[in-house]
Amino acid sequence: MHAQTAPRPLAFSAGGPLRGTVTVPGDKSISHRALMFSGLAVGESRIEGLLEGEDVLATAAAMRAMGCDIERTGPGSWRVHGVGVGGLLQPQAALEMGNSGTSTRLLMGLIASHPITAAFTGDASLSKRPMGRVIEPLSRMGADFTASPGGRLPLMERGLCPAVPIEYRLPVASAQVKSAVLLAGLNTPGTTRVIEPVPTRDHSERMLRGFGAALSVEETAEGRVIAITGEAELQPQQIVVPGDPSSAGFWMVAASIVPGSAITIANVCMNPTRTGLITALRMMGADIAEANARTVGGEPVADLVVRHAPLRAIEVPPDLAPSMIDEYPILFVAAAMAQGRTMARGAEELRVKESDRIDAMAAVLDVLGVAYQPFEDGLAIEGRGGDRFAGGGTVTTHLDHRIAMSAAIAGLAANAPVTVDDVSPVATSYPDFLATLDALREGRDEGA
Ligand SMILES: O=C(O)C1=C[C@@H](OP(=O)(O)O)[C@@H](O)[C@H](O)C1
Ligand SMILES: C=C(OP(=O)(O)O)C(=O)O
Repeated sequence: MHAQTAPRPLAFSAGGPLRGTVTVPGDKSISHRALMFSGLAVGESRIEGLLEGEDVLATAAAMRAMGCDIERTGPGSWRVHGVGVGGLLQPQAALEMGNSGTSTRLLMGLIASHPITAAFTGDASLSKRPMGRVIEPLSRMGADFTASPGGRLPLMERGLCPAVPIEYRLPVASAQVKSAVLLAGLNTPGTTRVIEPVPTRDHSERMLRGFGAALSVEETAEGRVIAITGEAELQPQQIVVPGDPSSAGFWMVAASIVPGSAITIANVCMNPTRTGLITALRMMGADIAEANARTVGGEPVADLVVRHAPLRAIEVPPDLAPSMIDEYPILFVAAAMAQGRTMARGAEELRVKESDRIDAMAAVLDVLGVAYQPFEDGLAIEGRGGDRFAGGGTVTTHLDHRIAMSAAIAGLAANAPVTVDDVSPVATSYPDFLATLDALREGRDEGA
């Protein structure tokens, strides 16, 4: 895993326009869930388009360690023979979660209602992230935790079977917390309910239904109420994973800020709980057209055609935050190139991602020579009005893939090179990022 390898610095500089067609890798959130739910079905599922990034491979390894038979049959093609709900086995060694919050929190949910004990470890970044947000509801369901100080990794979890169904109102807008409780509910007798005052990505709900779980979603005055009836049998599926809108975001912004660019990003998941960046960029004047709208794997998908356009500052609506939470780093790069002062608040969750993404991006803006004002929950950014960034310096990625990729894209619009101190974390979510960037700079269709 990248955390153990030597840092790999790389410089990014301005060049000509970006041209060509790229296909982004499979969605990370959906890929984790495809492996987990297939692992809990009785029989054989097939997955196409799985993201083969380090985070998803950590999920695959953990599911294998708990008895699932998981095999890669070709690029992006995987075969999973599940153990059935309730059938997870005691892992014989600690579950190594690498850099992945999603793997950790969702698996903590699964294990909570199985009669097994598991230790979770992670890299230096993951070991700083709060797990109390899942420990709290899962403890109410009967699981027992011994965590490191501050509710962090490494931690030990002992599941309880049968667990106790709960009704849980999410105190933080988090699809990971929602999913952890629903997954614990999968092997819990009775009905487990999650109330979500602010909608977050709904891939767990869509996919659990597709696997045959008894799951209902109701819009109420309190928010969305998701109810799952436990001890269900999941049916094996053929899953096609659509392209990751979070990965597509880097190219949307790159093409928007590099003059003369015109690119197509194929096969992007357009689930409305994930498209906040597109909404925000369009408000800023970005030229993003949708073509070939279709449904893939139960998710809306489209190809995006993005052309360079002058961007103007906006006040980013705070209610977009859950639908673009991972895209703020690259949105900040777009804001830094826009005309005027962009205000992005209501995103305090950025402080507890792979790095503190507000501080980390503020440091990137320092390197770019862009003025900003930090807030506890966001940034105000004084855009360059289309002028190249000053650039010339080294950015610290803090083991954060999205900081590495955002800084790389900023380098494409900078007068002096922007050096990313370590590009290896891109393998977390986008192993082909650098190859795709080369293809776009050379105006080649990817793979051609
Ligand atoms: O459920 C998921 O797959 C994810 C949910 C989000 O995290 P939170 O639930 O912590 O907001 C997001 O940041 C993460 O990249 C993936
Ligand atoms: C926050 C992210 O992932 P995770 O929480 O799974 O580490 C991300 O991919 O930006």
